[in-house]
Amino acid sequence: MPTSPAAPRIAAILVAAGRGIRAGGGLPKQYRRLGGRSVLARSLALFAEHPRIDAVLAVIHADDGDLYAAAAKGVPKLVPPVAGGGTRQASGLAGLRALAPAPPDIVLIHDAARPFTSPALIDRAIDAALARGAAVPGLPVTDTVKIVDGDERVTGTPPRQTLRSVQTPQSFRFGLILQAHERAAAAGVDGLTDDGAVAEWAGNPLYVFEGEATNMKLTGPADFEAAERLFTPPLAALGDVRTGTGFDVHAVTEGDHVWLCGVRIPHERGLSGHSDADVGLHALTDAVLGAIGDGDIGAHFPPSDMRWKGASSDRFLAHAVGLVAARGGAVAHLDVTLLCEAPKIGPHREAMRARIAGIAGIGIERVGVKATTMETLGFVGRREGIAAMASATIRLPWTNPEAS
Ligand SMILES: Nc1ccn([C@@H]2O[C@H](COP(=O)(O)OP(=O)(O)OP(=O)(O)O)[C@@H](O)[C@H]2O)c(=O)n1
Ligand SMILES: C[C@](O)(CO)[C@H](O)COP(=O)(O)O
Repeated sequence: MPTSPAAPRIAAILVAAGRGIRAGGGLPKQYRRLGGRSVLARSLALFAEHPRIDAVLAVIHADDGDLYAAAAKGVPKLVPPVAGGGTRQASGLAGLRALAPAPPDIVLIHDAARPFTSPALIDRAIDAALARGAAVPGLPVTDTVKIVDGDERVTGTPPRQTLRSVQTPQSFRFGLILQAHERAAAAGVDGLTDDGAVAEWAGNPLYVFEGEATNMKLTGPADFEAAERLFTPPLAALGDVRTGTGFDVHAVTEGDHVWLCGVRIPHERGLSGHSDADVGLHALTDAVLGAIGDGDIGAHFPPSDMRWKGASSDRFLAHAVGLVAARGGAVAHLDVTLLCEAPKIGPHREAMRARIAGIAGIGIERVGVKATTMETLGFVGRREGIAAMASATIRLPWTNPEAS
């Protein structure tokens, strides 16, 4: 029975022995965190999780054993790391030598500092090496490139259509690139900036396959800033967050209780008003209405309307919260400050928070109730009235501001 040819054995080398001098940041850049995970952990995972890759080897600096162990934790297919050299070229050779005792058919050599490589690009790299022996991912150059001398004097302008900006992973038949590197090292050639250049130096035809613009190399501080932004949720993901404020005052009058923030408090005086005169809930209602730009409590519940005479103010706040829900939004936080000399608010604070939370249909941890006296100053200080100020934070579904 005919047998299908065995699948080629494919290994990846991640060169990670550099010091990241240009990036700065106090830690070699491959160990800095991006979106909560180190750059090296991300790069290792890209290759280790690719179904066509059999083994992944990291070339690291001799000082970085502990940092590597943390980055490599839980990553499959890793073979023990090896120490790199003083140049990228030397580190590449160290990796190739480490794989030589059990040589793969194809090797991909990748900068650990490129953590955004896609699985599709890895596939293209493997296919290119299988088809052509030595290949590098490249993109057409969109700037005009100048050749300059030591004085920054331009000495030439190569035709742009012949130029490609080259990335990693670079892919090779294993024997070809190992031999090229060994010959270059034996000839004292060092400092070639990519493995493709080593293959070229040794006289091998080298080909370019399609790279990808998102496969950036983290080189300087600006690259890290750009990369961090990729992990920062766009404003759209947060939704449309809005804040509204409210303020209300009711005069003190005859009575034996006050309603404040939905709680009935026995008191030697009352508050006058068309409804139950709950300044706290009124201020909160206005705050919620303000956050959606939908008028104020008087517009929704006119004092001239006898339906609201003596009404319990919880319906006002519930109505405003319902308007938020009708827009597909939610109340994230409500905060109110009561300004009064008496009654004392502290003993009722938790009951008020619970009541407001119940009316608004949110957790009590999303409600703040505070109080202050006015140090006997003004109408509050003279006990002629009680005031309340409030703020509401709400979240609405994101709509494109350009379109609205
Ligand atoms: N002696 C070296 C130098 C570089 N690299 C690796 O080669 C990749 C590309 O090199 P580069 O971006 O230049 O990294 P650094 O050498 O660390 O940067 P710098 O030149 O700013 O110090 C990096 O993953 C880096 O860790 C390496 O393995 N060994
Ligand atoms: C290999 C490389 O990423 C291809 O663009 C590049 O040459 C590495 O250069 P560096 O100076 O070592 O970052």
